Amino acid sequence: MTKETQRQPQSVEHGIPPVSDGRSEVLVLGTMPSPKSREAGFFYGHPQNRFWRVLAALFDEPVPESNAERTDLLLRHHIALWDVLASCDIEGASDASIRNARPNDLSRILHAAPVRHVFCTGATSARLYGKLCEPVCGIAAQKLPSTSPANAAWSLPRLVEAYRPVAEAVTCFEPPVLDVSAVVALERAIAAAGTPLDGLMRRAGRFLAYEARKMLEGKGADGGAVAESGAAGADAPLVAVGVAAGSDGSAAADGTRHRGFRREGPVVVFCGSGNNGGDGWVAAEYLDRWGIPVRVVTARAPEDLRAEPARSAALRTRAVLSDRAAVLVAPDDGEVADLLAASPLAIDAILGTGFSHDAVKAPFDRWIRVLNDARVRGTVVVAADVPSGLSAQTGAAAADTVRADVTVTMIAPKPGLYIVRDQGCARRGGAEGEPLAVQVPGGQAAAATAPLVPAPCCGRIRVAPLAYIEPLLEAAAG
Ligand SMILES: NC(=O)C1=CN([C@@H]2O[C@H](COP(=O)(O)OP(=O)(O)OC[C@H]3O[C@@H](n4cnc5c(N)ncnc54)[C@H](OP(=O)(O)O)[C@@H]3O)[C@@H](O)[C@H]2O)[C@@H](O)CC1
Ligand SMILES: [K+]
Repeated sequence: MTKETQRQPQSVEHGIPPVSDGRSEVLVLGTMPSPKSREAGFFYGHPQNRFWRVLAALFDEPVPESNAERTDLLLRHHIALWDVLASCDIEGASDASIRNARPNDLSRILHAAPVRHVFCTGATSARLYGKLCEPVCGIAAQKLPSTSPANAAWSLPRLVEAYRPVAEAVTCFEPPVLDVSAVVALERAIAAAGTPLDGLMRRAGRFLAYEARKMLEGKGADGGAVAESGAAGADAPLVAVGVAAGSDGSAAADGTRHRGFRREGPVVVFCGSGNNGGDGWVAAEYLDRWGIPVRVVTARAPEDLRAEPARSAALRTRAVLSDRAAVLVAPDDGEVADLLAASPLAIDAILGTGFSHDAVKAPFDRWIRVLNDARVRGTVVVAADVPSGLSAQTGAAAADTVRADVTVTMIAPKPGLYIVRDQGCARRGGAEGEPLAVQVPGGQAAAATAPLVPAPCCGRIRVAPLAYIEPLLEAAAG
């Protein structure tokens, strides 16, 4: 479109269906999709619009990359999204030029969901809502600043703070502790609902990279959306401090052990040969994309992997890695130790829920020993799904089990990651008639009644909410 035609008023129909369901608690309204959004077929589709970055930051999550992920993010947080106008005459994306405005029928959302708050993303939507919608629905709206690139006076951190009331107005869904078999069933239900396992693995790897980057930036110890914090004392997760803070790795005045990030070596991503390894390959791709140097350590070359989607993920990562990154296939222990000696952070994607038997087989047992030694010397360890060597179901730990500072567990917490503290006596989940290994939806009740703390080898546990599972859990519960 030329500048000249953009200045001509055009009659525009909305054309994008609202996002909402029966769980929506807030309604967020813009004015009308911009030409870029109409092209993208979704709200806030201009690449420079900061709406999705603001929402992701509010909930401490990676920025969604597809419209399906954007929809998931909204629904997971009980947010409905639409616009005030159904049609109008407008010049380009200029709100000031709007004439002949006809409002959307918001009763479609408000009658079907327990919406308690309405927010408008900018002065024009707030003005039009007040004039055209509020008299009909009777709910006053709160005005938020526009996330459009034209509103350059508002920095991203300032926008995030201004949007905080949205996060405060919704109830947070905490996934229940689920048996590994229930998580596998859930994976199938998620695939049937439209996100196949390879898509889920990309989200898992991205979340892993996101948490690793936070640790590197010294933000890993924030409370924020973190699900649980680790036990106190020697097992407390270590607080990472960034290069800018000039940490020296010594004990801080408050007694918290800080890890230094003076080291400028690469992040080391240990990948096993199953789908837990696949999460690691995807994380390596994202870290590299974000400019962080990485080394992937793997027992098998991508073409020699059998598990899918891990094999496809590994092939893709190897093909897209920049010159900054490298893949080491079956390195000797000395090479691995040297890498870790210079590394600020390592990702453990060796074994996940598929770990079986009581002991970890070579070469992974040796990798785990070298990794644990490196952690004692200052390398921060982020585990994918479960620390390798720990049974995600029973909590039994092999002689060689990774000790992590953070465990990013996928979709839902698993019982083996926790111990139950009862009258001062710590017991493993499932033991002595206090089962954590519960089926949907009993997990929630068990988690609510039993004081759960992460098993010491998990460090802090962050649940990666990879999909909108609330309706799937309800359907499974009948
Ligand atoms: N849940 C979810 O929603 C999502 C799950 N996803 C991810 O998938 C993970 C589960 O993947 P998975 O089923 O492929 O199992 P995994 O943990 O990689 O282990 C299998 C490998 O380990 C090996 N191995 C086994 N025992 C061993 C031993 N004692 N000592 C040594 N090796 C041993 C075994 O070798 P084999 O015995 O077959 O020779 C095989 O190579 C899950 O934890 C999560 O990270 C996400 O990507 C997407 C969302
Ligand atoms: K792992």
